[in-house]
Formats: sequence, structure tokens, C-alpha cells
Amino acid sequence: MLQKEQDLLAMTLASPGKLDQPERFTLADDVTVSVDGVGIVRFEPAQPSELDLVLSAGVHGNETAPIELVNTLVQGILQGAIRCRCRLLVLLGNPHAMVAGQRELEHNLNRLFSGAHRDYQGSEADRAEELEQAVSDFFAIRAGRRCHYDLHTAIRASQREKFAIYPYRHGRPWKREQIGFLGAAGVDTILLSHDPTHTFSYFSSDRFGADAFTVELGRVRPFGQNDPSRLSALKAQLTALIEDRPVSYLPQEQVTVFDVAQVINKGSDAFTLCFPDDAANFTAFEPGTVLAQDGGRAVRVGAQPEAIVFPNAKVAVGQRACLTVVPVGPEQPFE
Ligand SMILES: O=C(O)CCC(=O)N[C@@H](CCC(=O)O)C(=O)O
Ligand SMILES: [Zn+2]
Repeated sequence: MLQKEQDLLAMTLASPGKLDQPERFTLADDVTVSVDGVGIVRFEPAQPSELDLVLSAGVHGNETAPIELVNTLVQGILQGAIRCRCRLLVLLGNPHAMVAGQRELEHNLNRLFSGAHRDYQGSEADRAEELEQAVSDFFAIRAGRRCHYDLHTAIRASQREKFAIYPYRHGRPWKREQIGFLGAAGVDTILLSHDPTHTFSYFSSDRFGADAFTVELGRVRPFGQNDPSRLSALKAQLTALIEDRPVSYLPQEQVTVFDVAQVINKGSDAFTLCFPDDAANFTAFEPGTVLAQDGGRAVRVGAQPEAIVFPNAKVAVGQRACLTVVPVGPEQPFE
């Protein structure tokens, strides 16, 4: 029971397949806590601020630093050290993969949202549906200010330790306020995405108009091997949001913004990347460089240098195997 153990992560790892029983209790400061599913917890103050906030981590089971961060925030609320003033939904994304210490078991959960789970079977497909339902129910209560930060860590080293993917907004302007908020949280690099996807953050952005981001917070490490001090700025910003206190903003000129230039999908089993396996995220390549070979197809850098992000030739055929990014162009609308 969460009320007794006060440790959402331990509970989730101990029983990843089934919730003993739904739980509901009220904290001393009049916040109702509802445990709706495995790793699914809602905090609802009697008099909430205007913000509905979703924090998710562990959509990839081996990305442990953000899971530990979110668990610390939950403990802080349960123990009265953090006063929850907004409606807050906390999600530990893929409990079975967390127990296995793996990114995924059968399918990449972060490609199964916006209904894509209907084309798949297995625990990740079921979980995507359950997470979609939890977010839909949470946002259905009112049409206030909605945010969703989906917290991850990256597989390989990165020239920029912390960065966020800003999902495609179908022509709606990108928000300087959000970019400044993330910048002051230490996430000082933003990638503007220009296509719909099946990620969790795109789902919340597209379906509910939430300010939603995939946030990358350093490199994948096993539980217990993370340095929490590397996430202290993010923890401070999220705590301020939860407590409805003023947050900090980094001026936009101190944030580096990139456009996603190419989404390179793996088209066949013959797909190979044409740069070293240890090339870090944000390594730049000159115009015309061949980045990948896919059967008879060569994927090249365009007319200006492009930097690689998330290269991974081991993904399933049909999935994204690499992004490339370029410095943001002058024509992007910001508000
Ligand atoms: O390091 C990697 O190769 C992957 C890290 C990761 O899980 N990234 C997310 C980004 C999602 C997005 O584009 O919004 C993912 O691949 O799901
Ligand atoms: Zn991830």
C-alpha cells in the first residue's frame, strides 16, 4: 500500500503485473491520493491551482534516473515535504521492463501511443492503452493549463547532456515560456519536431493541447547508479510547479534550439549506419556525407551540416533509426 510504504518505485518493482487493490487516502494538507493502477497515482488538492501536470518516467524500463527523480517527488508529497497544489498525475511507464532492466520487452512503448497500440499485442500494447486512458481521464476533468513532461535518458553519450523534443504542433507556435522553463531546469537544448509521431508526449500535445515534451536527462544507467545532483535544477523547477510557486526561466538566447531536419527510418534488415558506433548525440556531419545505407538507398546529409541524434540501427524495421538536426531557421513561429 502506498499510504503505508510511501515508495511508489519499490511497490511497482515488487508487483509490476497487478495492483493489489486500488487505494484512496487523503493527506494532512487535504490532497486526495488515488492509486489507479500499477505505477499510476493521482494527487488532487481540494482547491487545486489552474495546472494539470503529468509526470511520466520509465516508458523505457532501463532509463532509471528520471524514475528515481519522480519517486523522490512522490515521497516528498506523501511525507509532507512538498505541498501539492496542482492536480498531478504520476506515471511509471513500463513496470515489466523496469523489473527486467530493459528498454522494452517486446515493443518500444514510446511508439505505441495515439492508438498505434491497436496494431500490436503484448504487455507494451496493453500498457500504452492503459496509460492513454489514465491521461485521458485525468485531463477530462477540466480544460485548464495542461503540461506533460515525459522523462527519459539516452542510450549513448551526448555532446549536450540534457535536451527535449518539442512535439509537432500542427502549425501552432512554439512557446518561449516552456523553452525558458526547461532551460532553467538544465534542459538547455530543444529539438523542434515537424511530424506527427506515436510518442507519449505527442499524444498529450495532440489530443489534449498539453505543453508536452520528451525530456532527455543524461545517459542510461542501472537503478542506484545515478547522481541525483545532476537533476537538482529540474527537481527544483518541478517542485515549484507542484507547489504553485514561481518558476525560473532561462532567456531564450541561452537555449539552443534545433529543427529536426531528417527522420531516418529503418526500411529493411540491410539498414546500417555509416559512422562509428560510439559517435555521440549531436555529432555534426558535413553536407553530402552518407549517414546510412538501406539496401540500395543511401541517406545523405543535405545542403547544410546536420547533427545526429538517437542513432540506433537495432530498432525494428519501419521504426526511426536516427534523427538529424540543424540550427533553428528564422521562420519558426514562437509565442
Ligand atoms: O538514446 C536513444 O537512442 C533513445 C532515447 C529515447 O528513448 N528517446 C525517445 C525520444 C522520443 C521523441 O522523439 O519524442 C524515444 O526514442 O522514444
Ligand atoms: Zn527513452
